[in-house]
Amino acid sequence: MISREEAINFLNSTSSKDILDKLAQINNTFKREYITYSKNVFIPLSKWCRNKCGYCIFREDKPSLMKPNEVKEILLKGDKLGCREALFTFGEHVDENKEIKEQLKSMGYDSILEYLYDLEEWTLNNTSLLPHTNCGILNYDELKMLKEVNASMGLMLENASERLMDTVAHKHSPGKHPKLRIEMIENAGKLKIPFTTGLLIGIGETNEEIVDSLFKIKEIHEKYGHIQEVIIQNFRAKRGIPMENYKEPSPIKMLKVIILAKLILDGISIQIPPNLNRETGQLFLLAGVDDWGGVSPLTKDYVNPEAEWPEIRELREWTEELGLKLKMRLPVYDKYISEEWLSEKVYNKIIEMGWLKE
Ligand SMILES: O=c1nc2n(C[C@H](O)[C@H](O)[C@H](O)CO)c3cc(O)ccc3cc-2c(=O)[nH]1
Ligand SMILES: C[C@H]1O[C@@H](n2cnc3c(N)ncnc32)[C@H](O)[C@@H]1O
Ligand code: MET
Ligand code: SF4
Repeated sequence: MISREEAINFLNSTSSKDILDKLAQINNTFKREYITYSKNVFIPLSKWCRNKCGYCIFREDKPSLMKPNEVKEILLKGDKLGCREALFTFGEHVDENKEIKEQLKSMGYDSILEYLYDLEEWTLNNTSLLPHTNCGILNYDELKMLKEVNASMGLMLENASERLMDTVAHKHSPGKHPKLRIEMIENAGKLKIPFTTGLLIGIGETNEEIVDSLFKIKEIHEKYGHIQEVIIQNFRAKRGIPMENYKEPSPIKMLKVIILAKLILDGISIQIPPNLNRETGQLFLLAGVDDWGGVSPLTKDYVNPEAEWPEIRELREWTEELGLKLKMRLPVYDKYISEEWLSEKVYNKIIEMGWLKE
């Protein structure tokens, strides 16, 4: 649909006409009625992390671990508020930390992932929420184990550039090596796990690197067909991070990347987080964005704590003003709700709840 060269030229160009032409192309090619979102609760199981990304404010040095009762309380409150997604997002390889490891031992667990599994199984058995895990690098066997209790899983590619491993963004983050990230996304494909990935825009990458990253995701999806959505996430500068003086991507830069994502990743949903794009999100719908991602009535976005979630009412207004309809979705997209893609546990839960017909 668009070549690498054309895509790079487009990102490098300052011609408004180029943008308007591509918007027309998108308008003529893609028809959609609904914009989806997922109502979730955010469970930051641990804020310790083996990586130190230059853009991250989530990570803490102290060895934290949420207790089962804390987790269950949030899940039950979210359940009452009509949430359908339990988002377990936390630091990478948390049990490399000795104190956390000991805490886990005292609870009877050999690893954080065993603890996670129990919490997610409890979620399935006791609430109307479905787990989605995004906790950094996992190996094949770990993914296989967690597939049992997750409706979908995720890992941001961030960017496919190895060069970034020598820059402020990723120089202290072995887990952000694109080889590891690509390997994990491929393993998720082999295991038929409905998957969320994405790019973080504005971390010192070049236009070529953005385009190559989009083509890399396309290439993986062509092999396995498991990428349900790609998040185009804008870097947010925050006080106290190594990258605090980095420039946030401009709205036009974001618009152009979204346009390319839409054209390159044909058939995959494009998500932008509405709390990071309050002023611009609506305009991005014009470029083919089809999903607002996870929105929580209860918990904050711990990765971007300064950015409040819009109310569902606001999301609906933004969506309907463009003649589109807002629709709640599960953490797994409709087209992956089948025995082919889901574990028996998760599939049966969805059937029991009567969500398949919705
Ligand atoms: O609240 C957030 N949710 C984030 N989510 C959750 C996401 O909005 C939903 O969980 C998915 O759309 C699945 O329904 C992520 C999920 C991933 O798999 C990968 C990255 C993210 C990033 C964020 C994030 O920064 N903040
Ligand atoms: C959970 C995801 O949040 C993203 N993330 C981490 N820090 C920031 C930031 N300062 N601004 C925007 N997104 C961020 C990364 O892409 C990570 O994978
Ligand atoms: N630490 C994981 C990663 O960066 C999960 C999201 S950031 C809290 O991939
Ligand atoms: S973004 Fe994720 S991997 Fe990077 S330091 Fe933060 S918690 Fe760790």
